[in-house]
Amino acid sequence: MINHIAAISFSPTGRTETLVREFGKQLAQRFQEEGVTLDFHSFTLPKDQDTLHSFGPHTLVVFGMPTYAGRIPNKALPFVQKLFSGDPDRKTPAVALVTFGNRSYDSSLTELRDELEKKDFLVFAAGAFAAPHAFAAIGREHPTEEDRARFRELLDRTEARLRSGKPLERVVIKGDAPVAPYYIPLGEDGQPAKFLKAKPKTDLTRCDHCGKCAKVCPMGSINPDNTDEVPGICIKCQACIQYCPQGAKYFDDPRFLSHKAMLEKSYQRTAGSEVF
Ligand SMILES: Cc1cc2nc3c(=O)[nH]c(=O)nc-3n(C[C@H](O)[C@H](O)[C@H](O)COP(=O)(O)O)c2cc1C
Repeated sequence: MINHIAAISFSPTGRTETLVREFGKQLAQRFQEEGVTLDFHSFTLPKDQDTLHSFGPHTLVVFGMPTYAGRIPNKALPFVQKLFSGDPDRKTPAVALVTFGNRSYDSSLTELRDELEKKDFLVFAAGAFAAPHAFAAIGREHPTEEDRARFRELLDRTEARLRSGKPLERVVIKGDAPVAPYYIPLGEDGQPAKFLKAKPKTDLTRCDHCGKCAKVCPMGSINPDNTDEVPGICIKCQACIQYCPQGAKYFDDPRFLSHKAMLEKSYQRTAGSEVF
């Protein structure tokens, strides 16, 4: 039986963190009588990307990441591989969670489970939750009543599996297809939209140089002394755009905007969350 829950997330625009924290909190409440404790960890910001965490067999880890191009964000994958480890002999139980922006989570949940397994976690429950898209105006209706029902279902399953007294089993996700290649973003013309090098621009008539964008960049890529400069890599996470108090950050790369427009045209239907 567990005695502690560690809720961990990488979450540039906050949706995954909200999901993971809520899941951890509600699960801990269900084990309140057993005295199960709860804490939260984030590896979203550079300041938290050096701390190593290892967990024993009596901690339950709730681990959440967003979906980028149908996988877990490739620039954040090394953090999963380097920073976190479970118990090599008895394995540390884990619940894997991903969010996705109303298109599809494709292979992200399978990839997260597989990466956690390589670090001695036993992923026995998992869920993919639809969310508003970070850069396209789709999925704003999430979380829907259906999403909330899936969330409760996953809590029920997690609790039941932990209380069953039986050995935990590796969760099967969507019939267990192998992890697919990254989704290739398309433009409005249906052709691949290559915007890997796109970086945010700054409207200098609005920017008051508060430095918030540099503080929230998960890659530490924005020059804090001149926030108009982005010398590091940009993962297009939209944190600088979302958290700029002046609304001064924007993308004007035509291929990026074409992909955004394609998503807004093709993915207006409400995607469903799924739990395993
Ligand atoms: C670079 C990038 C790529 C994305 N790729 C996908 C995708 O392949 N499928 C999808 O449904 N949503 C995609 N999204 C949307 C995110 O998965 C969604 O907004 C997520 O909830 C963001 O998590 P966060 O708020 O924790 O940062 C993408 C978002 C970004 C920024």
